[in-house]
Amino acid sequence: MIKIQPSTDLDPWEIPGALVDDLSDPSNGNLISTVSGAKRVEEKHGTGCTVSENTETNAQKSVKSREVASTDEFSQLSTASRPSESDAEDIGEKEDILYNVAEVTEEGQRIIIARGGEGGLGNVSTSKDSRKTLTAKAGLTQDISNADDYDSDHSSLSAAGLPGSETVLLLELKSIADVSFVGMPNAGKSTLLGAISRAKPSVGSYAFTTLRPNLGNLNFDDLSITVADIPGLIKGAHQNRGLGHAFLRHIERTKVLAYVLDLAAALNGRKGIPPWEQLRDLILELEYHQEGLSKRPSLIVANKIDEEGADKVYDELKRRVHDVPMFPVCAVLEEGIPELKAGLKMLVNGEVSCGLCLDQILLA
Ligand SMILES: Nc1nc2c(ncn2[C@@H]2O[C@H](COP(=O)(O)OP(=O)(O)OP(=O)(O)O)[C@@H](O)[C@H]2O)c(=O)[nH]1
Ligand SMILES: [Mg+2]
Repeated sequence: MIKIQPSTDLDPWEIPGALVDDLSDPSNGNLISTVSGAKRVEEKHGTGCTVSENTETNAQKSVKSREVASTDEFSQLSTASRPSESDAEDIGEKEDILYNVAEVTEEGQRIIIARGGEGGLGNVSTSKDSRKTLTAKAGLTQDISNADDYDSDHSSLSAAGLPGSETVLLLELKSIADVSFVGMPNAGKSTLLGAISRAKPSVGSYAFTTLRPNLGNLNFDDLSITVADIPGLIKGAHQNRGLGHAFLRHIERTKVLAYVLDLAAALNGRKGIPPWEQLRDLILELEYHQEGLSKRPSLIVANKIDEEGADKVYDELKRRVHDVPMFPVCAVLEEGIPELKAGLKMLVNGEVSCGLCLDQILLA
């Protein structure tokens, strides 16, 4: 059974490509142990690339972890991915280990994840003459009539070479953007992306219109910002409800979070949830997925301000949520967009920095 856990210790803004520094701490999110009898080597390779490793004892795990974290990627990885037969036999209870190998984020970036085998010399290297010479050098007094038996043994040693290491990689694609629109389904994220950029994402009056992130560019005279419209998140997304894992991982690489809240979700008899509760649920999902994720510079987009009664909801939202920039917009009519763009630019530039936490929300 392969368990996939997103990387928690790789800072998405650090230069990628290096191996995870310390995998030996069992509390590290990159090491997951699951009981399994099967002997296998598996790798999960995201842009955080995770290797889910072979079956081992805890002691072996820590040894291997140190090995993988060492500077010799090439040899250590292949060592790690091919434990000896005797080791494997010694193991009573076997465990799978999963960890990230590397992040691949630059064009042309190369990493070695499995070593090729030692090339064999081939049959040519074991011609009869050379075999006789070798036999003589070895001081063997073997009768020439028995030479063929010896030859076959000898050639199998020198001609076959050694097998390479084997790995199974799981590749995980994570979008890279300066800003992510995070919101419940139907909040208007795609509409908003279309309003602030030239992107033309699909919009629909039903949940999960967007299933893959849409990217758009926000161009200023001196700056270009990439914005990702992330598919809608629902409560329980961190447990993969509504394909939550696939969507949440795209947020890991984002510098700035823009929470898109639907002011009209619970208006006029609709059964949606009020925007402050949407915000709480979104923050919780991000934190469950990866601790600290919601601490990134954030702002709130209060969308659908055009709807009847939405202005009152907006006032209530301002009363309940503190110390974070808030922008009332109507994405369909492109109202409030210039102010929002300026706010995003300030956050991306680092001119202001305000993360969000549950303490800033008054829920009662
Ligand atoms: N009244 C009003 N409706 C809006 C506004 N923005 C978006 N909508 C409508 O809300 C619905 C959902 O819009 P989308 O942009 O597809 O929402 P989404 O957040 O991308 O939804 P998912 O892709 O399912 O996550 C559509 O019917 C939009 O026309 C707005 O500012 N005002
Ligand atoms: Mg959408």
